[in-house]
Amino acid sequence: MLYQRRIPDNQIVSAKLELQLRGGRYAGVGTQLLGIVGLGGAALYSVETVYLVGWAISLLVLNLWWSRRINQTLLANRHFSQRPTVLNELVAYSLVTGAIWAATLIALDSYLSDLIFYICVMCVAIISVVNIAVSVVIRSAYLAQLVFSLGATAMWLAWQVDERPFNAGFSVLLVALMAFLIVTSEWMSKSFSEMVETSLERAAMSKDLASLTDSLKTRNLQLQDARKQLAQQATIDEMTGLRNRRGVNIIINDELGRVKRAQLPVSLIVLDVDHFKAYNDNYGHPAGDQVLQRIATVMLEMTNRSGEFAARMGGEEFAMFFPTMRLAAALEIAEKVRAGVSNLGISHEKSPTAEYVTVSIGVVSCVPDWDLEFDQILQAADDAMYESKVSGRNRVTAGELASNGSSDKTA
Ligand SMILES: Nc1nc2c(ncn2[C@@H]2O[C@H](COP(=O)(O)OP(=O)(O)OP(=O)(O)O)[C@@H](O)[C@H]2O)c(=O)[nH]1
Repeated sequence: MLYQRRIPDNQIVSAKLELQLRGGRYAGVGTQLLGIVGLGGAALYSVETVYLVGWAISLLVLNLWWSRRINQTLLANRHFSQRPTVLNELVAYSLVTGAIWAATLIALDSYLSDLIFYICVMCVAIISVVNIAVSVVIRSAYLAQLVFSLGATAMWLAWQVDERPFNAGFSVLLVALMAFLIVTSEWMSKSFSEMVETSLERAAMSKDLASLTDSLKTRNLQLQDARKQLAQQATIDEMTGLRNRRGVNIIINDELGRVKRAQLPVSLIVLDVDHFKAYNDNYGHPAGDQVLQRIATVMLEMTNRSGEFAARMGGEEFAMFFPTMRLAAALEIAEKVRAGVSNLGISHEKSPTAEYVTVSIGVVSCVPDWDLEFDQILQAADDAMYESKVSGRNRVTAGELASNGSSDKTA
């Protein structure tokens, strides 16, 4: 369905008023001036100049006052806030000016020759014709002027039908002209209304569209945020706050690539909780969860430089990755972690190897070849950790890579 915006009637009237006041302001005054010059010129030799000048000045002052008033209306936006009042003022002004033209003709009637009088009548008729272009936007104002100038003049001519030879003819002519202008003004006013309505509809639609675009942009940003959060959540182990295996996979190739390019060493520590099944069985799963969380805290304290990270690889197995670190430093850290966990002093009654919860650790350091995969380093560290297990647990063992990397044995 085609999107369409319905514009309220009062908004259309306000826009038409604005169009009329803004566009018709100077044109209206100009038309009146044209009439003053035309009619004044025609009557110049028949009427005393002082009256003529007085009339012209009065009409001019009225028009200038009115023009100033329109300006203030526009500046104060009264045509929006006090629409009916401004509309009434406009109609009243049109009515008064129309009546002034008819009154002028009637007043001049006895002073002018037939020819000059009819020229003056034509002048007033021409003002009405020109005015249709100037004031038809607000048709009621135009009709007020038309009826009070041409209508009144036609009636005067009909009433004075015997006074001049062509009064009857001019009266009929003016009525016919009025009828024509009424019909034409109806048609023109309708076209103007449609034009105003269409342009308001377009403005409202583009405003709607702009706010729709804005809300879409906001939605998009929210979606991007949510996606980022989801992606982050998918890479973090909820219980410990460490990276999970997926989180490791995402960054490990970049991290490894960096040290490979620079031909720097890299160290990996793998640790596993000793006799954790027995712990769970004895103290319960939630207590086991807390143990894993506390061990994670110890690991996090040791991985705070750029590129380093601690991860939960699954179950009760953890890993710590240290780019640019040699074996000696890695063993030192592994020992700190081992001692740190042991020093937490978490009782483990069912452990056959220690009084407290302990961890077995495997450490591997190497300067990786281009084709060395992370899984190979992990496997080597895992093997070293297994060695720690079989040789008594709660200890650190340095491992070696089977191939593809020069194991760092600098201790
Ligand atoms: N509480 C808790 N336990 C877990 C979690 N993930 C794995 N486990 C437990 O960790 C235990 C691992 O047991 P095993 O693989 O047999 O190893 P272990 O008992 O630690 O013995 P060693 O590794 O040989 O010292 C199992 O009982 C698992 O249920 C977890 O998220 N929370």
